[in-house]
Amino acid sequence: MESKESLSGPFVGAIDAGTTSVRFIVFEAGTDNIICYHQIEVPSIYPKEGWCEQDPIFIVNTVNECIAVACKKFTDLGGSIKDIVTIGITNQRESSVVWDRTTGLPLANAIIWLDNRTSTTVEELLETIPNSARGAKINYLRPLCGLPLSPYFSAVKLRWLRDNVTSIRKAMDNGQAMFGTIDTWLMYNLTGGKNSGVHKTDVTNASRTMLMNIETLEWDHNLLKFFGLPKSILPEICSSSEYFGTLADGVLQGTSITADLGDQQAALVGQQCFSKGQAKATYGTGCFLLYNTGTSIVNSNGLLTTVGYQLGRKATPHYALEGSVSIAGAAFNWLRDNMGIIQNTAQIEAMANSVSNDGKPLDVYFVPAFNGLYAPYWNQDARGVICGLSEETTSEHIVRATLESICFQVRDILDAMHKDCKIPLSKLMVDGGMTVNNLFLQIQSDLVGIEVVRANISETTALGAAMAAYKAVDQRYSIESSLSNTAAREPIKPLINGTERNLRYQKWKMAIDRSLNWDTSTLPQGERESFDGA
Ligand SMILES: Nc1ncnc2c1ncn2[C@@H]1O[C@H](COP(=O)(O)OP(=O)(O)O)[C@@H](O)[C@H]1O
Ligand SMILES: O=P(O)(O)OC[C@H](O)CO
Repeated sequence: MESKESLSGPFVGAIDAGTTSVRFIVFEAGTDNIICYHQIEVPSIYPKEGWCEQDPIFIVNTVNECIAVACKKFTDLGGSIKDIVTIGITNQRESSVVWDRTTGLPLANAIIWLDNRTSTTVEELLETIPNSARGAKINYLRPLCGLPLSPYFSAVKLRWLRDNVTSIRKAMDNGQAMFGTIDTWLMYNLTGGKNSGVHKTDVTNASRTMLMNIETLEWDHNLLKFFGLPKSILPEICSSSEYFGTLADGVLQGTSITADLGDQQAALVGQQCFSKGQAKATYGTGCFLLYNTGTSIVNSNGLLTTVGYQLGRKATPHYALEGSVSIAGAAFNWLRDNMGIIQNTAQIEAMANSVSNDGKPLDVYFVPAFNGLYAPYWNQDARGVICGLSEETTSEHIVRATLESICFQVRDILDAMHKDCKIPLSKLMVDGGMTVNNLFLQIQSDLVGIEVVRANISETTALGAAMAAYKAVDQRYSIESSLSNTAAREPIKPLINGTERNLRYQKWKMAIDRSLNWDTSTLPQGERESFDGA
């Protein structure tokens, strides 16, 4: 926190609407210096097994409260609100809200990216693709949007809402429905909702819907047709750094919104991975590794092709390859809330460390595939398994195996990058809530065999949004050279040898085999019967 006398502007605000919590952070403009922030947890709602929702109104109210409290802290420190020159938005991606154009109110809870209710919808959509093997069908839309067919993406969730919620189907048919990912929903509400709210998104968020063409960066007629969705529900696609609208109410009334990026792309910007070949991994609820491929669109079977950022309407878009892991820190929430194995996240490091030097190889492997496996497997029927239990296994072994599971999944992604794209990575920039855990970063470096470099601040996601927002309002600001030199950070180096690393990884692959295709309930009837009889 700054002392009162050192507060001189300009400042930039950033809303970070993550899966687990939302926050509002005030940065000194053009730097990574955090002046103040406020953060509130967002509860998820689990109406049925595999479903995950959040209340869209709660998200808006929470964001408004974070803005109000952080701004109060800011003025208490001696800051002047008029010196907050602009704000940016960054958000959990893919999560989808549909609302009514007249009332401005949601027609259902937000379906969160983690939600797996649409497994059957995916199976039904796969059935509509003619004459090819399952793997080819899953990748059928990749040439258009860069993504495999999976419950993860917005279009599948929208199709489910259309098929299962009568009011949404009607609203879609009569032009009353508006759709948005969380950025769009927030921006609509912050700029006046049903009275004057703007209906916009940016290229990074749009690239996660499965409805945007990855080359033209426009909504794609063929994709809309495939999913049976009307174009009238869609927001305008903008760049990630430009004027979006103005806050209609509250303490920041009149302040402009000049950035919008999906949270993983915002972290790419916040980590200053602006050059082709640079990569970062963000470890929060999930884990997401983005590799900057420059202006080229690179295809890979296991990874996602996505827009990295487009910093200005006339700027050239930069692309990224992404490896997504759905369950990272969320596995610890499960150990805490469902298993009672830990009471809080502060215990994790000591517990995991207590079983590292007991003279025996750790032989417990945990695949936390609660809602299927994302990259590079894209197996929506995978489920969690814990292998290698013995009478001697303790809670500590499970905690350590949980940390290792996230590291092994990053190895899966790096291997896919090597295999598909011949990309050798020698260094990985890391950030996110889990990176406070030093042991975790050492294990990550050990299990992938490359250097790991922690970000200067843990709030790189919000920082990326603030940087993009400031770029839009100050022509003199050079986003590439604005922050301290990342090369000065001490890297964490691998401490185990390649033989041990590969032996451990082989065991991990055995555990993966046991988790794949576990849930047979979404398979078509005929295949289910033959599976049951096998
Ligand atoms: N010391 C720790 N060790 C391992 N995981 C941790 C630790 N502290 C927090 N986490 C995990 O980090 C996640 C929160 O990170 P954060 O970046 O705030 O998430 P998000 O952006 O998804 O809301 C939680 O799932 C939590 O379990
Ligand atoms: O909430 P996070 O930070 O885990 O990010 C969620 C991702 O954007 C989902 O794609």
